[in-house]
Amino acid sequence: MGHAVAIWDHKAAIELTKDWNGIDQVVLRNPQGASARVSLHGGQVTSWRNDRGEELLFTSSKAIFKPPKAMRGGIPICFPQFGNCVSLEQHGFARNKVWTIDENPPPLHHNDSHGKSFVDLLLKPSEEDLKFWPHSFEFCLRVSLGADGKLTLISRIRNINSKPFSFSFAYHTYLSVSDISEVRIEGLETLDYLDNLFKRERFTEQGDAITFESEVDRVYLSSPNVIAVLDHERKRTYVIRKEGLPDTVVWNPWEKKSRAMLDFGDEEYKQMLCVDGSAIEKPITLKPGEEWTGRLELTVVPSSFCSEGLIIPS
Ligand SMILES: O=P(O)(O)OC[C@H]1O[C@@H](O)[C@H](O)[C@@H](O)[C@@H]1O
Repeated sequence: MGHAVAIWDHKAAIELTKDWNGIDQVVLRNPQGASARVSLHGGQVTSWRNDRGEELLFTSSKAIFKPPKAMRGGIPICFPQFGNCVSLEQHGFARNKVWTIDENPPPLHHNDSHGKSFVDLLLKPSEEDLKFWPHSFEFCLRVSLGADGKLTLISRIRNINSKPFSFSFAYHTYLSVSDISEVRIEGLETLDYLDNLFKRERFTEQGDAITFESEVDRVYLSSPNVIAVLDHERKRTYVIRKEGLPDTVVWNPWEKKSRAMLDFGDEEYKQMLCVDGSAIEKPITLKPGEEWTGRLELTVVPSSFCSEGLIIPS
């Protein structure tokens, strides 16, 4: 792997460095000074900052990589399962593998390339992985940072096996919020969800926008492709756009569970909220040679735009 620094545009660049655990990471920057960090451990985005240097993703203060335990924070990639339904480690092995950089990625679409920095990572199963999950696949993850600061993750998973396989998937996104009690989610009201706190029993969301006053661990089913997470105190809204990802996990461990998890600092659960794009209820099945694409796009806008309904299409 070369230490290449590729200049895509005026100041937009990618750089290879080490993260705080000494693991290789790629830093993407845009001309305005926004940045994103992607660790080769797990292909996990561990940081996303706006042009004022403000961190937009949550990372637990005690977050260290202790494989096979993944780091809690950023955007862990859950593949080939979300949760622990089949006899694999919780949320699958992808988040605990060392990915490689694809040195010859397909070029960005011409209209899409202005000021954008991106990196393509690859994951292929090792002999050891095949013992636990006997399916050959090629997983290409493109992480890009737009000139406008937008963070996009595109996963392409190809079956290079001679028989079909199925998987579930999640971009388990940890958003950084001011205080969980100040946050609400729009876009999930009236949907059905599986409640992990009640053995995945199915319920229907009754209320208006979703707010938080205790532990939440749910998979909202067939959710819209645009979801907004409004943070009143910070007066900013995360807009999550997704494609190929029908479900949305909403998770906050709250105080007791967060303490038991050990790698959250005191009260730190208040500053995080996982809201993701995922494919969980109905596993994706790929026949030999088939490819699946799942795309997640994150932007942050001032909250007032959202409450006026200007940016969230129905
Ligand atoms: O604890 P992990 O494996 O990092 O996963 C984070 C959490 O992800 C949630 O979505 C699960 O439902 C929780 O039970 C889990 O703790």
